[in-house]
Amino acid sequence: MDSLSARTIIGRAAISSPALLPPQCLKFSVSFRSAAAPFLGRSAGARSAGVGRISCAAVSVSTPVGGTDAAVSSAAAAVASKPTVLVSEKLGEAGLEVLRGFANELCAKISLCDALIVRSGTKVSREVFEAAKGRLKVVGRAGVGIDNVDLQAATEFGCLVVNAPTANTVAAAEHGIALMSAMARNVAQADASMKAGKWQRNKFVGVSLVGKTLAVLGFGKVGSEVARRAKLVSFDEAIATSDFISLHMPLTPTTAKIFNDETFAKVKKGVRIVNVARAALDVFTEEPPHKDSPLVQHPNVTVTPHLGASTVEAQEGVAIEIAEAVVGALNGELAATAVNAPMVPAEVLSELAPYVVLAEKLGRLAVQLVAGRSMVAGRSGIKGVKISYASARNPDDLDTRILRAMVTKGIVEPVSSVFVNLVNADFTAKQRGLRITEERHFLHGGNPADAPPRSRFASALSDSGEVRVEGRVKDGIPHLTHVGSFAVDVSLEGNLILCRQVDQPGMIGRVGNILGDDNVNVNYMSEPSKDTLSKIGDVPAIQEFVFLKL
Ligand SMILES: NC(=O)c1ccc[n+]([C@@H]2O[C@H](COP(=O)([O-])OP(=O)(O)OC[C@H]3O[C@@H](n4cnc5c(N)ncnc54)[C@H](O)[C@@H]3O)[C@@H](O)[C@H]2O)c1
Ligand SMILES: O=C(O)[C@H](O)COP(=O)(O)O
Repeated sequence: MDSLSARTIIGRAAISSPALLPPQCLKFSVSFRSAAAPFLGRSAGARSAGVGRISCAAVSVSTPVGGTDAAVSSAAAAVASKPTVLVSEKLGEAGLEVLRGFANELCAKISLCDALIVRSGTKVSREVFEAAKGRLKVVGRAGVGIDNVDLQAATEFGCLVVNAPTANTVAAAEHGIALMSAMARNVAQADASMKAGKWQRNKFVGVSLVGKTLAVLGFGKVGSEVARRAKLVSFDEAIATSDFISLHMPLTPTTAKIFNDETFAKVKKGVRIVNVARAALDVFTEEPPHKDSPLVQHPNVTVTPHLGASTVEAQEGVAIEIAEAVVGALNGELAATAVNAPMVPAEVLSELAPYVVLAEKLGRLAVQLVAGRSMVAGRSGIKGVKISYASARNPDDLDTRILRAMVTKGIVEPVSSVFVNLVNADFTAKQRGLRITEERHFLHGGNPADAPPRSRFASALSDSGEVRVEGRVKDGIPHLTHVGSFAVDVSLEGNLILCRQVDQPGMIGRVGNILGDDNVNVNYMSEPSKDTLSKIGDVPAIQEFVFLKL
């Protein structure tokens, strides 16, 4: 009679000493379009019987466990041969020093560059990413605004974008205050008039700043620095009553053209507007603006050529900040100032490290279990992935973006030539029509390794077309713990043979002998030959089996 139990027939014994890491486990089910065979080998009849035994054979530790950081792993590999960093705009000397110690000579061609550092004057468009031919790993913006970088394209090409968001804050705030004072007292106009040989004291009578109302729109780093230098009233009151308005919002679809006819109709007559964010006065929609621009030429307008960040101190600051961020990214670290990838604190990252490996391996395992012939065609046929996270952490505190990215990587890479990383994982999943849903469960009662093993088999492959795999980390090593509802326990290292068989004695020996005849040592495993695999499939009691490359 068949048995419903499951056990490991070849492989390492499960070690379940108390885990150092907080208990967590990860399981997910994969639904796929066709009723493809869940395992290679003889399968269909046995599957529909719904009974039998799943056994796992873990073979070899031939490949080292992968790195913990998906985002820039290939960049890290490139470091060995010194990456090339293109600095396309004037950057402070201290930042260049950091880069010189790290990179080869600067290169004019983007396809030869691993990283690109820009200020606001370089448009890093989709064409730039296309021309990079996959080599460009990081774009560093030596400043705050990333409206000159096509973030969508960067993400699609798996290129990390980092900025230097703090070092020029004070410079911009000071420039805002400077413009406000200059505007109130007609400094620029009076200066131009004197240089033209005139002495027009009556023409340039200004207004005092004392007692005036200032509205700060965009209360972020720069805006709040400006506010510290002024006394404020509430926003609603300010917009209607302000004598000065200081803009510090980023350029986004909602802030673009925020000062339009309608807004101007609401402001106080004679209001003075300072803009050191994005739009006009220090910064312009088109830079440089046309020399005959009515705005630039208007006698009531004080203009500066995007000087907000241009102080010696600010430029040294952003240069160092961006150089360190780019070098860090090329070294495989997750940058704290990443714009298009999750920012994960170092301590969380090290805690997640084994789960990162587990997530990718479960993804690889699942896609090979469900893919069948469609893998040959380069697509998995998978349309839905449900990932369940069980953790002793509060589910609201569980940041799953890295693990989700690694599951996607595991599912997509074996069946395509797409390189998936933390930057492009969600985009890649969406583009390939992979619907990923996530569930977070609070794990009561501590270490899941101590929980009684579940071995009842509901269905390995349900009628709705789901294969379930589940894993845990034990002593820092990712383990496969369930396939369908079969409980198994095998470390996810090297490659794996899963067999389902009629429960009868001698099966371990038979499979082991077949592998041994092919010189396949279960600990130092090379890939079994097709012949060997077909011999395993020929053992009458084996109902189905699959060889999985992890
Ligand atoms: N002129 C320069 O040389 C110079 C120098 C530094 C920064 N900047 C620009 O100044 C701007 C602000 O920089 P920061 O470092 O303070 O950025 P920040 O992200 O710290 O602040 C932006 C603030 O704007 C707010 N905001 C966004 N959309 C809004 C909306 N629709 N309504 C109201 N508030 C909104 C955000 O909540 C945030 O508080 C950016 O555009 C940056 O590029 C210019
Ligand atoms: O967003 C910024 O940081 C400022 O606009 C500064 O731009 P810059 O680096 O080109 O001076």
